[in-house]
Amino acid sequence: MIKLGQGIVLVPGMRVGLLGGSFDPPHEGHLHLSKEALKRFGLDCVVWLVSPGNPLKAKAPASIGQRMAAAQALIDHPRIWVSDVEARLKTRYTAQTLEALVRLYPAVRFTWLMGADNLAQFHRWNAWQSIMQRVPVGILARPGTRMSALHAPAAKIYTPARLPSHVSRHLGMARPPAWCFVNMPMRDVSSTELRREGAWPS
Ligand SMILES: Nc1ncnc2c1ncn2[C@@H]1O[C@H](COP(=O)(O)OP(=O)(O)OP(=O)(O)O)[C@@H](O)[C@H]1O
Ligand SMILES: O=C(O)c1ccc[n+]([C@@H]2O[C@H](COP(=O)([O-])O)[C@@H](O)[C@H]2O)c1
Repeated sequence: MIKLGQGIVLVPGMRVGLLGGSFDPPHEGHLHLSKEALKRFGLDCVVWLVSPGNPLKAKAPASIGQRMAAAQALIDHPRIWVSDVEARLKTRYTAQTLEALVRLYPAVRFTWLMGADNLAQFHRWNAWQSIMQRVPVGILARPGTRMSALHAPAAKIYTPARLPSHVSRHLGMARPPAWCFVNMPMRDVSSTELRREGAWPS
């Protein structure tokens, strides 16, 4: 059985948020999103899926070992964990990763998490509709991207599946397709900015 990651124990019925990302480097925005997601979407834990490399990004990130170590060092919450399972499954596309994880853990309730910038371009992801059909999707505000996200093709096509934010706590148990956008106090931080400042050696 493929384990999600070191020290990660998943039990039947558990509501697990998956935050896929390049984490190149991980930062306060990831942590803040994860803590808000735990509260707002009624999740038991959040797992950071450190990607081998975003298929839509031309430049390769720093090594997975470097990004995993930085993520572990940053996390200060007992229910936020880090996983390199995509590297081990050899899946780069989220649709494939979710298909594999749902097969491996049929009794676990996964929710895909992302910042609003990713909803804006979600319709460009490989087999994106299969993601919507497979798991609930929780979206959290990100500075400057609220409007482009809510007017994006994916948001429009799946309008009937949108859960109002006042019932966001039900998302982790919702039957897909279901998605929910929640506002949160924003953190204007990005990996791009940290790389530009030279705070990360990649
Ligand atoms: N400050 C933030 N507020 C809300 N969501 C965020 C924030 N930073 C990252 N995210 C979300 O976390 C996930 C992983 O993000 P990623 O690792 O690409 O960080 P990033 O800062 O967006 O990196 P880059 O600047 O290199 O694109 C994405 O879904 C992204 O939308
Ligand atoms: O599957 C796809 O086509 C796809 C396209 C773009 C991004 N993703 C995933 O989205 C997550 C966020 O990526 P990033 O680089 O914005 O942190 C990460 O898990 C990527 O693998 C996935």
